Amino acid sequence: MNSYIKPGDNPLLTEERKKCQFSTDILAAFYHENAQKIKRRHEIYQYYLENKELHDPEPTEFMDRYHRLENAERKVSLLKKHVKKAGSPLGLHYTMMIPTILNNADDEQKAEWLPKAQNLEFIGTYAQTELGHGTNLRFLETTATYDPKTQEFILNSPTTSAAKWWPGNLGKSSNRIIVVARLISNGKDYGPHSFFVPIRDPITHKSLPGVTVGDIGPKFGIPTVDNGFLLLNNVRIPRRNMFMKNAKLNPDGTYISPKHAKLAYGTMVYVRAVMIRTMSHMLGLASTISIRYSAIRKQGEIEAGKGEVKVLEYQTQQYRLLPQVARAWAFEFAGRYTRKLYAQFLGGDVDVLPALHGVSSGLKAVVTHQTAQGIEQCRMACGGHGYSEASGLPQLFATAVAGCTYEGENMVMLLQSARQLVKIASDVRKNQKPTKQNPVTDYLYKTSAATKCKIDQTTDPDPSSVIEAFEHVARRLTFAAFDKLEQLKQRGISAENAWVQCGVDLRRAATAHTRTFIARQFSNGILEMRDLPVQAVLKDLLQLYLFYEVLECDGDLLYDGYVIGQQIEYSKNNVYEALRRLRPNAVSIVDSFDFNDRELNSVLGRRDGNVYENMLEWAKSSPLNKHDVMPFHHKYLGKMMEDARQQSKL
Ligand SMILES: CCCCCCCCCC/C=C\C/C=C/C(=O)SCCNC(=O)CCNC(=O)[C@H](O)C(C)(C)COP(=O)(O)OP(=O)(O)OC[C@H]1O[C@@H](n2cnc3c(N)ncnc32)[C@H](O)[C@@H]1OP(=O)(O)O
Ligand SMILES: Cc1cc2nc3c(=O)[nH]c(=O)nc-3n(C[C@H](O)[C@H](O)[C@H](O)COP(=O)(O)OP(=O)(O)OC[C@H]3O[C@@H](n4cnc5c(N)ncnc54)[C@H](O)[C@@H]3O)c2cc1C
Repeated sequence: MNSYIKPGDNPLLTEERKKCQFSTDILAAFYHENAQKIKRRHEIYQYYLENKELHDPEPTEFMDRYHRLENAERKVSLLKKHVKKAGSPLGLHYTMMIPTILNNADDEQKAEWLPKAQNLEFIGTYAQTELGHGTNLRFLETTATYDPKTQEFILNSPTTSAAKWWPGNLGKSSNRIIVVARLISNGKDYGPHSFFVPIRDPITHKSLPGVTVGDIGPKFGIPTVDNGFLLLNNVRIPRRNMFMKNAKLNPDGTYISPKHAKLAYGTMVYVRAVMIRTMSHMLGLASTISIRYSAIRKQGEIEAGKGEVKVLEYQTQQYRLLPQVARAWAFEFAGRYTRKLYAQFLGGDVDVLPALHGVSSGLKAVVTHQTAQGIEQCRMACGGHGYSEASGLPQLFATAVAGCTYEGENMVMLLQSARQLVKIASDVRKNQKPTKQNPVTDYLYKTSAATKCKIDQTTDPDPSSVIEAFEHVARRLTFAAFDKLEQLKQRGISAENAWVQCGVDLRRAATAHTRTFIARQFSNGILEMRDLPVQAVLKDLLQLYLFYEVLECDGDLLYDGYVIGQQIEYSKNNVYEALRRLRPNAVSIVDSFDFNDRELNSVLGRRDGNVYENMLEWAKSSPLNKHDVMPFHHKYLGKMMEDARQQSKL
């Protein structure tokens, strides 16, 4: 039943895989949406294994940033020859440049720019954030002033704080970029718009006249991405380099407004919608690494004399790791919803944008935060070796946690989600019915069931009782925040100040609302699975997710007596029961994420489980170990100890 067993594997991992009670192939295909995608993943991995030029010359953990970037550019240039999608020096090209062309370019611009972008005839990024502003787009300072005489825009960074700052691949890789600048025409400031701006010569790659561009320096993580800075000084571009699918500017400088004020923000909504899957994958990577390692790591006896046990036998270890697996699945199902909604928007349904913005804002915040937390939990659960770069977990955490900031700082995104909740609460208070069905928010128009929560002790708990409990909490927190806003305003406090004074309550309501959304998507998502053994595993993961989340918000549930303490006790027991049922399949469940050793980039998470010998090999490859005695030893520590010995003889 388990295609992951191979000769030479660590027997401790093989014995785990032999316990598998379901088809890992079916579960893997369900996670990656279909068997064809699994087949393609395996083809790409096999291709990678066979093409040594695609491999790293040494573990990249031992490289400085210069050599990491050089190595990444080398591999990317090769990938163009091998496969379409490429790695970090092109990350923003694929995740933001191309989506912006798809989303904001009119047909003529699309015809000109899209084929070149897809054929990698240039490399781009999305330069919106400035040194002085990242969240508050209304106050971006970069200007694009229209010159009707030459039918050009003149781009400027009027102050130091106007410098574009952070855009990925801006520093050294990109040569044609999207610049978000204030459109100024006929003396009127129309606010931020997107422009297609060459910044480096296509042949020499030298920065163009008026362009000052460079790398912003080392960061918390993501060392192979050259996040950059950019200052523009009277850089001229043709009028037609303004993205004109939504807003337009005529040759005489007259402005034509877009159908929806926020269409220009579409690329951000796209990335927020699609990055949910990326976060699910990152949490799946961390779970795979930590659970495989926990299945070969023996530490401590449970019963004296009976020999050391795998750390995965400890309930605490299962409690730390298996909920991360459940959340990875939950996020995958939630992300499928936002991707479908984005596809609807891209297909021309502009009306879906407010709902898409509302759900993707909250989801992006909750998922990135819980993914980062989950990866850190996986890292800590691997003990000392989890702290080694050999585990792959520190870099994975540093990459994932950036998602809490980019594409909209999480707190700001939760407050955006809260805007939608407050509007609905206002409608409900005025007895207004929803203008159109929205499965994400319709529950807010309902009142909690008269009967108390139905969470009880059973081996087959009903997900709907938990989802109703989450809806109850989200409703209560939403209306509590709304009522507080109204009270503050009735006391003469401005709406804006009232909003700021309710910020924490609004954030709590948005988080509860997003939890409800994710739980509902997970519960609905597993209904498609028809294979009974796989369905049983998914139901166990759903039970674990739901009751783990109950424990995470138990105070909110107990607050108004909607549940009683005994039901929290039931929930704890349901978590422990789910852990018990999942334990025998734990390794095969993470095998079914189908991440290969290149993606895992982890000695601890290797498919074969041969950790210790490969840890030693990894450590030996450290450049430090090229020397038995470091060349500078006698100049410093050696001389210090010699002096100390001489001193002690006096
Ligand atoms: C191919 C595989 C892809 C995998 C992806 C992998 C992961 C990605 C890897 C890439 C790595 C890094 C890339 C990072 C890129 C960036 O960080 S780009 C920069 C991101 N910056 C932001 O997100 C800025 C955040 N700030 C804002 O969005 C706005 O300033 C904010 C919304 C906070 C406020 O805007 P205002 O115009 O002031 O709006 P406001 O007054 O609050 O609301 C007015 C009104 O507009 C509605 N609204 C706001 N934004 C949107 C939107 N985007 N879409 C639709 N509607 C929007 C808002 O709800 C209000 O409506 P209401 O009816 O009045 O409530
Ligand atoms: C790894 C990485 C990659 C990035 N890539 C890109 C890129 O490719 N292109 C790009 O344009 N940008 C990029 N960014 C920038 C990113 O989009 C911004 O950092 C982000 O939007 C936050 O803005 P800021 O950094 O100015 O923080 P600020 O907006 O200054 O926020 C600082 C603090 O103030 C709080 N705050 C701000 N406004 C409010 C408010 N209205 N209400 C309540 N609290 C508020 C925030 O919650 C936060 O706690 C990247 C950033 C990182 C870390």
